[in-house]
Amino acid sequence: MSLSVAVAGASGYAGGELLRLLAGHPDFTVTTVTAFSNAGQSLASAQPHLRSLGHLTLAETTAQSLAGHDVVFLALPHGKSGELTEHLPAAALVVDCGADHRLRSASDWAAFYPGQYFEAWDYGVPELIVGGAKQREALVGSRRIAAPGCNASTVALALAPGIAAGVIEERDLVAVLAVGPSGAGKALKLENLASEILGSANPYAVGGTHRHIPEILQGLRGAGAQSPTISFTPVIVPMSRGILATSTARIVPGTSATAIRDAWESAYADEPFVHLLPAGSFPRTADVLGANTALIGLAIDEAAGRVVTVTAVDNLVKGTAGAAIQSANIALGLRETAGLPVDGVAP
Ligand SMILES: NC(=O)C1=CN([C@@H]2O[C@H](COP(=O)(O)OP(=O)(O)OC[C@H]3O[C@@H](n4cnc5c(N)ncnc54)[C@H](OP(=O)(O)O)[C@@H]3O)[C@@H](O)[C@H]2O)C=CC1
Ligand SMILES: CC(=O)N[C@@H](CCC(=O)OP(=O)(O)O)C(=O)O
Repeated sequence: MSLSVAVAGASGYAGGELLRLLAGHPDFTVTTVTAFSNAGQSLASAQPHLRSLGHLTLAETTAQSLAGHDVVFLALPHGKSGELTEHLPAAALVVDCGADHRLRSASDWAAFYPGQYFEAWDYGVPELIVGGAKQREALVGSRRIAAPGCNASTVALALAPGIAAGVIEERDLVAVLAVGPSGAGKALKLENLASEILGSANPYAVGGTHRHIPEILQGLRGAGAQSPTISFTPVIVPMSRGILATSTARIVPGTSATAIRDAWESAYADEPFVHLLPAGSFPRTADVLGANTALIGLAIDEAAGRVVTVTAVDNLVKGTAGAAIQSANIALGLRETAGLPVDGVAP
């Protein structure tokens, strides 16, 4: 059986990565691709690396062009999918890669995003601990899924096991991330010009202003935190894709090193895509490029009284398109790992 799929925002980075993975998926056939300024052009002109789908033409992004498909993936700017999804058929599975349906609190939305608030959908991070179980349970049979922000899911996956097991404190969490500029999309932005980025590391959204903060805290509350706080600082570095997140937390006094490591080991032991590395090993972004994996290294800094986690993710795969497809697989009762690589591309 092959399910028909439409991808909106197919000319962008997230849309392109969805298409690259969907082209190799055994259960999906991409029949419609849509765009905005590139509508009317061939997909080959916007995404020349996608040879097997190059014959498709980019349609305009409308409810009509997206109707009549079993599955619709949306990779549109924030605010654009919320308007559109109200007009999509209830029976179709819709997976939104934008932020429009991620936050359960309208006031969180208003504090960090412009425009209208739309209700939250099932959050597309299957491995996240929620109420002692995993988020994948909520995805079974779902028809509306919000894929995560790439930084948000990386940090939430890194810290949730320690929160759920009660071995780290929920206040005074700190995350500093090295991120590639593809996270900001293909649209031209002065600060992302090669001349601004090459040879430099550029911090942005410093001081509690990044819009992924409420999404991280929402994830950690699901894992059992009451009122967590996090200091979150992203830094753009000269690599086109990838996130390396160093997320640290105070250890609950009296907790043994074994109990700390057990918390992460038991959370992810059976996961196909989220892996705790052996003690003393830490991931590099080069280890996850092109793969749907999140690799976590963990150390205990006894002098500082903190757990230090280092997590590597490809922002366009596990951070977006891979999470979207993995969640769709679960929702539709397909093999969870179908179409999703665990092996990366190196060097
Ligand atoms: N890049 C990443 O790592 C991640 C991205 N996301 C989210 O995925 C979504 C897409 O991001 P990304 O691919 O990076 O962005 P891009 O800028 O690369 O792509 C945006 C896409 O949306 C289309 N578009 C632009 N303006 C409009 C509009 N007014 N109405 C309808 N469509 C429009 C563009 O079409 P055209 O090119 O034809 O103008 C393009 O296909 C965003 O919500 C983003 O936040 C989520 C996690 C990570
Ligand atoms: C380099 C860069 O700008 N990265 C983006 C990541 C965007 C993302 O994950 O997507 P959403 O915008 O859909 O949440 C950022 O930090 O905002």
